[in-house]
Amino acid sequence: MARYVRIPGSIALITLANPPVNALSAAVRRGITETLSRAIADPEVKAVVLCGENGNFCGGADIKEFAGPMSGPGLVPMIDAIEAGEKPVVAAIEGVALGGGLELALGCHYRIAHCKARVGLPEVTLGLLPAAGGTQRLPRLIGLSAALDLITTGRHVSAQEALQLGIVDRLTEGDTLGVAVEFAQSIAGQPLGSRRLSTRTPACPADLDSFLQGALVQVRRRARGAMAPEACVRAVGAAATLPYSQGMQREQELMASLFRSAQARALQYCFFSQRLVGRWSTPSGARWDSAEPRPIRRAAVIGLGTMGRGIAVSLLQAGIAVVAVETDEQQLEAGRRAVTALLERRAQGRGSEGPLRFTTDLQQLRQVELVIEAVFEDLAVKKQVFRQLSAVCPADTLLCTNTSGLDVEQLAACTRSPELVVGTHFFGPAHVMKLLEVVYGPRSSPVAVATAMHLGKRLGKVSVAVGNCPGFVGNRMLKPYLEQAHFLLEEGAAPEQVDQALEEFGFAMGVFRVADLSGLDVGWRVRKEAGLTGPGVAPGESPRRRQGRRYSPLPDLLCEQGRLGQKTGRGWYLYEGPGAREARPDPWTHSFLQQYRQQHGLQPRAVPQQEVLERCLYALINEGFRVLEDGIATGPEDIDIIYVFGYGWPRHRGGPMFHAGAVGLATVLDRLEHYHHAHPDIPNLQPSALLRRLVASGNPPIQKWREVIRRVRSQL
Ligand SMILES: CCCCCCC[C@H](O)CC(=O)SCCNC(=O)CCNC(=O)[C@H](O)C(C)(C)COP(=O)([O-])OP(=O)([O-])OC[C@H]1O[C@@H](n2cnc3c(N)ncnc32)[C@H](O)[C@@H]1OP(=O)([O-])[O-]
Repeated sequence: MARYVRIPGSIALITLANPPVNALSAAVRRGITETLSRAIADPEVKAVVLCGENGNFCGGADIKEFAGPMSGPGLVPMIDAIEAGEKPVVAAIEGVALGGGLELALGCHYRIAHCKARVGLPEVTLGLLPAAGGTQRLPRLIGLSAALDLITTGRHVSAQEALQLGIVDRLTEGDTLGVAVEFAQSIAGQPLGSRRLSTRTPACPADLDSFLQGALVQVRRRARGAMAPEACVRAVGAAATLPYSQGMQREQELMASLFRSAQARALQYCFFSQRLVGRWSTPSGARWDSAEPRPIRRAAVIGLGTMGRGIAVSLLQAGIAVVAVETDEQQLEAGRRAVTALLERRAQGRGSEGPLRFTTDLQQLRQVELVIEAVFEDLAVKKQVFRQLSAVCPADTLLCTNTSGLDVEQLAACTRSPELVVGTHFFGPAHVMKLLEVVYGPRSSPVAVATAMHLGKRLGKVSVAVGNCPGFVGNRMLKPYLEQAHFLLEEGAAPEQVDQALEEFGFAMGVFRVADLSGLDVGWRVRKEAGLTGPGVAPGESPRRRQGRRYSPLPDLLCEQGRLGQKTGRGWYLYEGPGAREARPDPWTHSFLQQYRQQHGLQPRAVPQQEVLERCLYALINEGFRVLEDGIATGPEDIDIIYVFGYGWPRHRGGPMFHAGAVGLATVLDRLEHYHHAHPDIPNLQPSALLRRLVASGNPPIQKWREVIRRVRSQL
């Protein structure tokens, strides 16, 4: 709804009232339409101020309405009426003006913003475009090039940048509403003319055609198959080439092509899932709304390898004081240089960081409230560190381990206060990647989980609470995916063919390019420790079988050849030299695979692209269902957010579990049964009980899976 007040000095004040972000629901649109008519009809009113309740102007159209039939007054005619009116309307922007919220402000004749406000047109991130005139008015206000940047990236801009770009007319540091009212009084009665943005001509680059063509090429490259960015370019292009009314028509047509698309559904699911994972709970009954996080002002990072450095930077940038510990003087020095360089590189335009101290002395940890251990990924080494930490730190210090899959409970068992131990699985580079898996063990207390989850949020990350099992959620599901990729090579595929299929699906990088980038030795070490390769393997065991199931030694063989990926200049691909990034298909790999197949009597076949996708993705998804059965993830949304934010899963496909629902669970089940039948020695292809149960329950929408999961869990 919208509230209407007449204030002295002939000003009508319309306040959007739909907390928390004043989304433009049907009721709000009706409220604005009615109150505006009232203001226009009232001869005493000379100008109107439009603002939002609760410190927020408006977060845009109500995304929840998009799933059902739309009703109520349309946004476009409502905004057109504001612009066309004879009385000046001033938008008083506090908090955010995003999407339809900014479009509403662009329909107003003036915009005054608080200096902490943010504005933007993020519709592209929801698989849409700004379809309430945003693609037509913004270019007319700030020029085609700047508008295109904002609309195709969806980025939020600060009030200062908005002023520079010309989106807002004036900034205030204090009472935004008071300034807007005073301003409205000062301009009452003045002609509105070119304040109506639809009447303006947009400033365009000299060579418009090649500019738009270049923009299309650029967004296609970045979008990895997402449709909305391209539609945004076309709509903004229409602002440059067509009169306003025809441009608006084009905007509507393009929006219609996106509005009910599978991609828009997937992206909007991601939006709500990202918020849902913040409302975490654990099987022991700990919950986001009952567990109180502890305030963290001082933290320590143990180990200044690549991960430790990134974690330290991340903490510092959140204003947390950091003690960075390395036991070896030389490594401490290298860590100091690296952290300082990272901070310098990221310093521009940022706020002040917390104080930083480097030391080799664990005794310096007496004052910190939280420790993040980030030493070498080796259980014995980490156990030793936890014993030391437990001895040195006060008993109420929260101890976190940055591990990608080791048993958190075993580390907790080395301490005096196992309830204060949790896993914090950062993703590298830790100061850049948005995901944090917070791993609770059977003894982790609600306050420990709440503090780690809250810390993640403070660091600007998306935190997901997960249970403790080898690989947690993300890496556990990755294992069958990688395994399938290796089996496909044995059966006749080439690394570049597998990668191409995955990249065309939308992954930023295929599985083999990722392996080369992160280093093949990482997995090699894990497999050696698990006794799958190296001296731990029983003599006489077939190279292609381990523990009664099919095994591919291909990545081990590459490592034995010293082909560790980019760092050695060769891995699955060939590189210009060690450290070079551009992957080229390598004839050596092809002949190596050929010899391998011959040696093992494998008849190569042409592997269809569809099979590459189905085997890699459905094996991963199948493990996702097992993760749900085991209670390691609370719901499918947790898995999807982990994959979208940590593993490069294309967001416009919603995450692996959403994708399974979109493909159809019956289809996924059918294909898994087919492949399991063809490869009975690959247990990961055997469909999970939960998948079967969901199909038997009639393929319910993903929002209803939790009910079925609860029943399956109780029976297992
Ligand atoms: C043919 C039809 C034509 C239609 C034309 C439409 C044209 C238009 O261009 C389309 C749009 O505007 S598209 C829209 C473009 N706008 C955007 O993309 C902006 C999306 N919003 C955001 O980016 C962030 O929420 C803010 C930065 C606004 C606040 O961040 P923060 O302070 O961290 O808070 P938080 O935790 O994030 O949210 C708090 C609660 O509010 C909820 N909610 C929020 N926005 C909502 C919305 N628009 N709606 C509904 N709900 C919305 C959110 O779910 C959460 O609910 P919960 O039940 O408590 O979980």
